[in-house]
Amino acid sequence: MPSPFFNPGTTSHADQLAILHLRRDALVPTILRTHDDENLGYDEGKVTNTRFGSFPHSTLIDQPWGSQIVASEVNTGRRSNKRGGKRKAAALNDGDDTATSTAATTASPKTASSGFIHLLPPTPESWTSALPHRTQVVYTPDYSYILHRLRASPGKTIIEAGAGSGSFTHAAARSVFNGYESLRPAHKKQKTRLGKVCSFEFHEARAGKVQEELVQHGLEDVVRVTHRDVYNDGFLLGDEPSERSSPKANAIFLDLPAPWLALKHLVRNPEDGSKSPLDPSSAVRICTFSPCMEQVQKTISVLRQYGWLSISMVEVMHKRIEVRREVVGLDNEGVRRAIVYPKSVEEAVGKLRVVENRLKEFKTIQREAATAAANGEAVVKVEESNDSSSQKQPPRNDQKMAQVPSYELGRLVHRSEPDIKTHTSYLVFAVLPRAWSEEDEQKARELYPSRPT
Ligand SMILES: C[S@@+](CC[C@H](N)C(=O)[O-])C[C@H]1O[C@@H](n2cnc3c(N)ncnc32)[C@H](O)[C@@H]1O
Repeated sequence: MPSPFFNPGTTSHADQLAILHLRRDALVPTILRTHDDENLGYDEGKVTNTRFGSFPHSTLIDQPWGSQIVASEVNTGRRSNKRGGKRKAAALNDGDDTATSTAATTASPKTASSGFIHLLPPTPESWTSALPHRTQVVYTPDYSYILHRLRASPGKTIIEAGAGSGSFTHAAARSVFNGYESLRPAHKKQKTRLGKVCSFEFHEARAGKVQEELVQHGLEDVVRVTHRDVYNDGFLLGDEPSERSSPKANAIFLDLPAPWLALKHLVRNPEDGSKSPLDPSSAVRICTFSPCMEQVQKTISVLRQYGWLSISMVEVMHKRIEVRREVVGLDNEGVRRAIVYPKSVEEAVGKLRVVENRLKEFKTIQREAATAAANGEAVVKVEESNDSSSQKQPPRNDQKMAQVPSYELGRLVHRSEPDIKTHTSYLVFAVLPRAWSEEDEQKARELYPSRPT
């Protein structure tokens, strides 16, 4: 199945990951299904419940990406009679929004008044914001910088350890993707190298969960997950030590508690005589992610011992700066984001005068109406008075404002948003030059002979 992360198409399909966008900071991932194998008793088939209402998947499937989908009323009548009712409550308590049902027939959902969501195709960025956290994750500001410094590009092979919650894994997969192994014609197999992520995770349940998600997301062709303690067993692929093959990696990302313990395996000629996991024909770039300076120091010291060059450290301190115009004053009533209070004493006094004048006019009208009522001509008189009083009113503020383009209104301000999710990230980068043999030296000497002195 082509992954929706690479080719989402124009519309959503059944059995595909979709992101339900509630708000910018509230995204719910769900696999779209008409029916599901958990029997939760909804007549409408699989239903995702959110704080903005219930969304039967029949209303989400075959919709253009980006559509606004209105919540539905779902029939929960059968649920209370079923064992599934309790299971769903438990699932929701666990933060699992994908409560599902296998109904014999799928009823047509009726629109509810509770709210709406937007239906979005998955991207590594939205997956990072929405994924179920099993560990600390690498966030978008960090991984975009890391992948850039690792020169991750289509056709490259990246080693990643540990996989954790799979946040970095998805972004890395998109960077290196240049085709699916299983869809490649046989005659092209030897020619081009397909991009790969070789992901290692030592926690068995996490490794299993990441693998399961990658299959659901159509990424199993691009990412190979290995359950392994990389400190002891290194980065070769395959289970049997005697049959292990080299991933021939061009780039490495280590998000481990002690990255320096894994570096002995990331060399051109391992001491134990095993194959090197590195691509011999290219320079290899590495990045390690550490939350404290002591770890950085240990990593750098060991990198030096193994011949890594151009070692540098970066701390990513991402801040989103919001730049906008701030308009203050009573003139700006009806202008979006305006702060509507008097900006000066004159404006406050002016406003009070207007209010007092209106009150006087209102009282005059009431008095005239009372007199007219006594004379038997009430209604007409009052309506006329109302009309004439409204004509006397000054033009509405938003009418005056319409003459000035909104981008020229107010004061230009900028604020940094404090709520960007991230965690301390000291990133160490280094480069290991390509492998260089006697034979390579000889070829280079023939190609570029030194000039006789
Ligand atoms: C901070 S998490 C990685 C998060 C991941 N980069 C992400 O973006 O979701 C660190 C992971 O390294 C794994 N780990 C720790 N020691 C390991 C080892 N020796 N070999 C492989 N994985 C290991 C842990 O189980 C944990 O899941």
